[in-house]
Amino acid sequence: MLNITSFQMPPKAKAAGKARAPAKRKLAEEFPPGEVLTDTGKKSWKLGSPVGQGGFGLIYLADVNSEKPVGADARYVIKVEPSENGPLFSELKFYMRAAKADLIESWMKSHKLKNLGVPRYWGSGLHEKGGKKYRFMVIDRLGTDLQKKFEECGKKFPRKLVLQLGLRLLDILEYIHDHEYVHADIKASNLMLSNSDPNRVYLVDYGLAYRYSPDGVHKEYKEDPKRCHDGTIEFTSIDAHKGAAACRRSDMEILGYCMLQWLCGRLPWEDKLQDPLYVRDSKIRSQENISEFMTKCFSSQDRPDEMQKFMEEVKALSYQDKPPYDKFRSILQAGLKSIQAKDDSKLEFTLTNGAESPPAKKTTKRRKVADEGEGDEEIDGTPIKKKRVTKKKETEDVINGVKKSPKKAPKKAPKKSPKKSPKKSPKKSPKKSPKETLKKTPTKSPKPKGLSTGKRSNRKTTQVDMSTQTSPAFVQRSR
Ligand SMILES: Nc1ncnc2c1ncn2[C@@H]1O[C@H](COP(=O)(O)OP(=O)(O)OP(=O)(O)O)[C@@H](O)[C@H]1O
Repeated sequence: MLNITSFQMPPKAKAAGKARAPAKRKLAEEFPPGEVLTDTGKKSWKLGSPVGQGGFGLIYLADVNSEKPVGADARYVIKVEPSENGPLFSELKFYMRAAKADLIESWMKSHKLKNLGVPRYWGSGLHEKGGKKYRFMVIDRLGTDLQKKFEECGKKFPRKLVLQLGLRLLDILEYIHDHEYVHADIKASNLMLSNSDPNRVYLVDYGLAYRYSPDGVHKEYKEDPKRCHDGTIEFTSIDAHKGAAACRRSDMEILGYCMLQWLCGRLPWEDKLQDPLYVRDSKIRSQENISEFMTKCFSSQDRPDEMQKFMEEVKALSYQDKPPYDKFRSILQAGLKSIQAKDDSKLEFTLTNGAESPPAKKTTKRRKVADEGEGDEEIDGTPIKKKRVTKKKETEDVINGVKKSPKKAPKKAPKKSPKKSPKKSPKKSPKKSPKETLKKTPTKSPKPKGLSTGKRSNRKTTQVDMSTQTSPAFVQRSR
């Protein structure tokens, strides 16, 4: 059995050009199948095989403890990380506050939804073994992720599918936004299909989720140069590029970029992802001239109207605005109508008549993107903030039959103080907001199959977690 603690951790993150001391973070050891963990509610859970690996821990199949071994049909997974790493901290907070089954069920009922793609939280606790303490969290077990599907589909999704995914994500975002959180890292590798129903999609990885409105008080817009470009570089929002904490409009903007990439194959700035300022400025220019942006993505006669409208709606949002979710839904529904399709709740990954993606505009040849290195840092021994930076694909290591996200060599964070962006600064909204103290954030973890690693999408996310923050820590992780 492979000793996972021996994995090389990524070097420490650099934030705003400041080198940080190398992280001494440890990965969880691999527990044998049959290990029993007891959560804070005194419920016992039994581990099965590991199905994925994140930045700092493993994800295991699991079930309620019983005589039987945990099989491949397990309904739950348990994410385990060394407690001193604190990587689960922010993610766990999100799950405890917003992902309890009764809360989600009652929302679905009141909003007449057949499903809501937020994995349910079933318990958490600390587990001691060999004198060491581990933090764990039990959530729904899911299936394959959409990045894998995207690659299998030749990096394009049918238009009908994209619009339906957009509709499902609007439901999810409306829910998490209503529960004071933004996700801030929406992308195909963070979308997973249900393990039992291929038509259900779930948004995972709340390690970067940010509590933008604690107790109903929206955070103020404030640019922090140390936090520039948080998220996954190609999709992250203009707010994040400028170092402002994510808000609801950030999620809508990220969703827009994801849908565009799924439709046309690649975003105009994808050839220079190693240059965050270039990516930021490209996004700003695109927002200033959305029509031209669409021209860069699509051939003229096949430009989907709904995407232009979607991005115009995003542009109209102020920092503290609540997005008009129904308006966004109408825009996507109109797109479905224009291809004589309906939202039948079936997620079809292969092209069918009338549902093709518009031809992508030819782009210049792709450049190789340098790997971004990451590290992490811990603060006060507990929660950690993460900073993720997108990087290009790499070969995944397979350990013990489990794929492990490649840990890249650290890339230098651009030391700049970002130039003023051409775009006017976002209108501030009047709500007061306390100064934010960065909070630690937990990092994410793995993917199932043999054992699949965290993000197989070759991308990293730069993240700083600030939810409950008391002191900011930046952790870079490979995905
Ligand atoms: N609910 C789940 N059910 C089944 N497999 C899962 C589930 N959640 C995660 N996985 C698997 O574990 C992998 C890692 O999950 P997770 O997203 O928590 O870590 P990560 O985000 O990759 O880690 P990091 O943020 O440190 O990079 C996923 O890629 C997926 O393969």
